[in-house]
Amino acid sequence: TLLARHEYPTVIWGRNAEQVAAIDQRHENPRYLPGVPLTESLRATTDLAAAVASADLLLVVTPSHAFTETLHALAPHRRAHAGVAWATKGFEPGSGRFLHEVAEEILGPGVPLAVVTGPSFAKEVAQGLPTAVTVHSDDEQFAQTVANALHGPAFRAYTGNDMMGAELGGAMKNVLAVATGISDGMALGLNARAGLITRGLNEMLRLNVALGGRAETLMGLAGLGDLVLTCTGDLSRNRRLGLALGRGQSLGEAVAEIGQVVESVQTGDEVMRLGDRHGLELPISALVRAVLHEKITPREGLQRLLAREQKPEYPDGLFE
Ligand SMILES: NC(=O)C1=CN([C@@H]2O[C@H](COP(=O)(O)OP(=O)(O)OC[C@H]3O[C@@H](n4cnc5c(N)ncnc54)[C@H](O)[C@@H]3O)[C@@H](O)[C@H]2O)C=CC1
Ligand SMILES: O=C(CO)COP(=O)(O)O
Repeated sequence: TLLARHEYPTVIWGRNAEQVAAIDQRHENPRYLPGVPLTESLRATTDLAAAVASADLLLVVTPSHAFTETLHALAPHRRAHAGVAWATKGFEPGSGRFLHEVAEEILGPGVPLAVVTGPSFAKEVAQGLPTAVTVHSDDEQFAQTVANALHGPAFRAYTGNDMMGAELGGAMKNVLAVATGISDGMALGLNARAGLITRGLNEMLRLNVALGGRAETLMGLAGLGDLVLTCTGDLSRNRRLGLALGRGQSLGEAVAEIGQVVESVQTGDEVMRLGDRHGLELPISALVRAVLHEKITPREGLQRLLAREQKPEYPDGLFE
């Protein structure tokens, strides 16, 4: 709806014929954005091949568990010049690969790729409320093309060239939002919330450094920005999952009640796998995963965090 509002002829593809018809004809998405009017020029279709074959730019917005199959499905219909961007946050489940690695493998060399990320609740974007995101690509011109399409009177799109850092921030903030949600669900207070956000950022930074990434990406919209939004904003599904767990609900009940994708359920495993591979301790992410897998209760998780040994805030060399 943002792209259509910016007068780009835009087609959204979906699998569900009823939802697609509602978007195309009534300019509403009753299942996911009830009551939010969509741009009238936005078209919707269930025909993926036709939608892709007519597009100069592709923006993938499926959940991470559907990213690989969606790229396989669109690849044969892609126009040779059409670059591929995505707003999906997470890793490929099972392999733990970054999504740009998946895209490179499926689409082959020479296809412009970009990550769109940052603090952006879909509902607020659809409502036209001011939002800032960042678009990262190895191809500077493509990052600019995608950013130009998104940028408008109430939507700022910055650019960068660190796809790995941008993806890491977007994926990890979902796991860390569960931690602050749990803390708030247990009524542990505002000090605890701020401590968790900041030490969570430290986990992002340390993993990013271990992967050879650049700290500045995570100090910007892709990291800190999205971390603050998702850890504090009740529109976040990941935060709401944490709130429910902190109040004593089970994972199954909480996910069913939310009724939308909650990326942290998958991403927690992949973050820990990455951390283990690099010999890193990521205590907050580890506890979130343990609570999500119902191996420990939120209260046990809290006790474990508070019992950790005292240490310097920044181990030597974090930013070197
Ligand atoms: N909702 C938000 O505010 C934001 C979401 N994201 C990311 O965007 C991705 C999608 O999230 P949402 O749209 O919010 O999730 P959602 O749960 O609201 O909607 C998921 C959509 O994907 C479709 N879908 C699921 N599996 C599919 C498959 N195999 N093939 C095709 N379509 C499939 C569903 O039918 C549904 O339309 C996630 O990675 C999320 O982290 C990123 C920024 C903001
Ligand atoms: O990524 C998001 C906002 O930037 C949406 O967060 P949730 O998936 O937690 O709702």
